[in-house]
Amino acid sequence: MSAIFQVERLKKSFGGLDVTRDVSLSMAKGDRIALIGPNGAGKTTFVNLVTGHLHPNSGRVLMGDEDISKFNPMKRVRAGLVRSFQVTRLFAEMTPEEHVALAILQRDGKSGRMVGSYRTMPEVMRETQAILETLNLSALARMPVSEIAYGQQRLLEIALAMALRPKVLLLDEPAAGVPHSDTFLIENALAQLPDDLAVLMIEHDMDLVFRFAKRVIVLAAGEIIFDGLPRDVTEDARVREAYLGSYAHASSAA
Ligand SMILES: Nc1ncnc2c1ncn2[C@@H]1O[C@H](COP(=O)(O)OP(=O)(O)OP(=O)(O)O)[C@@H](O)[C@H]1O
Repeated sequence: MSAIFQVERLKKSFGGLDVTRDVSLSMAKGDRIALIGPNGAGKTTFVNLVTGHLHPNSGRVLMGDEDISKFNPMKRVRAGLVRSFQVTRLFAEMTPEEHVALAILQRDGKSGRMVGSYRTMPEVMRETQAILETLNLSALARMPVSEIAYGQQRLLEIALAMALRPKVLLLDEPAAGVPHSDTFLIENALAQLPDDLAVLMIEHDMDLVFRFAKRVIVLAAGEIIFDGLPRDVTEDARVREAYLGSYAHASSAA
């Protein structure tokens, strides 16, 4: 299948530290990829580079055939490359329904002031309800965010990303901070995302990684050291060494 998203030879250094070393990858429609790697491997930097929040020293980012390397973050979102929001950007007094409706209105270039009257807009309401349903949030649609569980707030982040109509969705640790007993909420919601959406998820919870991903990419010290099937990753010698190395380092530093 042809690539919907491509990263070519991306490089980034901070001072003398090479944090992204010649990273290339491509994604097709419907991909479910987990990007994993030890702490400090460069995963978040990679997401910041491709979304335009950081500038690489060299390399290109493409959506389909279009080179988006020079686009600002907002223009990349309009091209279909969307990362999930962070819980810290949610408004405690607003409901999930209001959040999603506002995101839809903003996407369509309509004023935030219209958020008060979105319920009179059938199309906005229909789309809002469909997105909340995909993320299993319908029952909480009209509760203030401050009253819903943290795991569900994290689902709302994904709902807001979906309101921007992504072709490629980047999720930065969607289960971080969620009690282990609630990670099934995240997992169930991810399973309901549209089949043709390409999803790349950074995640440390390996249970979630193995249930979600059809392909795993391992980043270590800024370099891709594995790109293949989940069932092969734990047996890979370089992957084992990278993780053991970081654990050894962590324990010696402790
Ligand atoms: N603005 C910056 N200036 C200097 N160094 C940075 C900067 N941002 C990140 N780094 C360094 O780049 C390396 C990669 O960091 P990054 O946060 O991308 O890793 P990560 O794989 O996301 O880690 P974690 O899993 O712990 O979140 C780290 O050594 C970090 O200290």
